[in-house]
Amino acid sequence: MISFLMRRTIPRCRAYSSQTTSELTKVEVNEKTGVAVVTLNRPPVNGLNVAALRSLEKVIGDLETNKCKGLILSSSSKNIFCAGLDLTEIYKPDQEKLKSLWTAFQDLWIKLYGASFPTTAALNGHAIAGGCVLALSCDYRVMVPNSSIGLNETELGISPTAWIIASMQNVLSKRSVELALLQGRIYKTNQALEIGLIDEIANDKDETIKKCEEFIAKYSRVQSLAFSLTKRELRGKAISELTSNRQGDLQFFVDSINNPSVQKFLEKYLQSLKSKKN
Ligand SMILES: CCCCCC/C=C\CC(=O)SCCNC(=O)CCNC(=O)[C@H](O)C(C)(C)COP(=O)(O)OP(=O)(O)OC[C@H]1O[C@@H](n2cnc3c(N)ncnc32)[C@H](O)[C@@H]1OP(=O)(O)O
Repeated sequence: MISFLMRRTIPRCRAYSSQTTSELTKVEVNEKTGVAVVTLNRPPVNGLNVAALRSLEKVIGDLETNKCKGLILSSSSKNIFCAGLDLTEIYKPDQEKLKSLWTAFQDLWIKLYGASFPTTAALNGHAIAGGCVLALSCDYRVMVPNSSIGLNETELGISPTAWIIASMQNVLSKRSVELALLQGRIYKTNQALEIGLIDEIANDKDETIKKCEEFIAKYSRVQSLAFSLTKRELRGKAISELTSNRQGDLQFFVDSINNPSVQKFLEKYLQSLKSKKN
């Protein structure tokens, strides 16, 4: 539970009282500001499997219950924020696990995109596909130089579903969304800033977190209820479109992943990732 983290105890470190929620998602809540740094911790690339998705979803739910003042999503990796869905879970998949994977991703997105407090992504490295979706689901993105971000689904042979497109449309111009998605384009940090896919560049991980804290501090005079109602007004349509079509969305994902040409591509893609080292 996060509740005991929020108790006023003597901080064990200067700013943050640090606690571990699970091995997969670490949470530190600043007792003064009520802002939580939530760190993805699934080496080597924070690949999103069911356990990682559920762990993050639970943390966000707990933060919601405990009236968190802001969220900074970060990663324990040196140079990777998140490489998206765990490719080994979608290549030659177990069908029940595949369904659980997508259902968990839907649940997480509903919580993160609809969070009633300010959310930020401190992108200390690459944010690809599902990793980019996490970043887009937040209200603000700060990224370190020489990293990559984007939705490469069309390159993988799959089409991003409506709620993923909506998350990108919430951030980019219609034209940029078309180019980004139809080309399955991955952007370097400076290109991402140019099109508005990220909001700021920071020199290193510490600075990404500092800039996210500064962004969240801008909301200190905004009333929480007004914030959450306004966010619901702005984002509610995309969320209800998914909640009213969860089964259809799941079926589309399952069918797309099981498509033989997608499986063939994934086989080569995984091999190419592995052979990079040789
Ligand atoms: C039908 C509806 C669907 C709609 C949309 C679905 C939404 C999301 C789909 C997805 O998220 S699919 C995942 C797509 N992800 C990627 O394409 C990223 C692939 N990875 C990379 O590009 C690179 O790994 C990186 C993230 C840029 C990092 O590069 P780096 O050189 O630092 O590290 P690597 O050596 O490449 O990787 C280390 C290690 O991790 C393995 N790995 C990388 N990515 C994944 C992954 N997504 N899942 C599982 N494993 C991954 C990689 O193979 C290496 O393994 P080893 O060789 O060390 O065994």
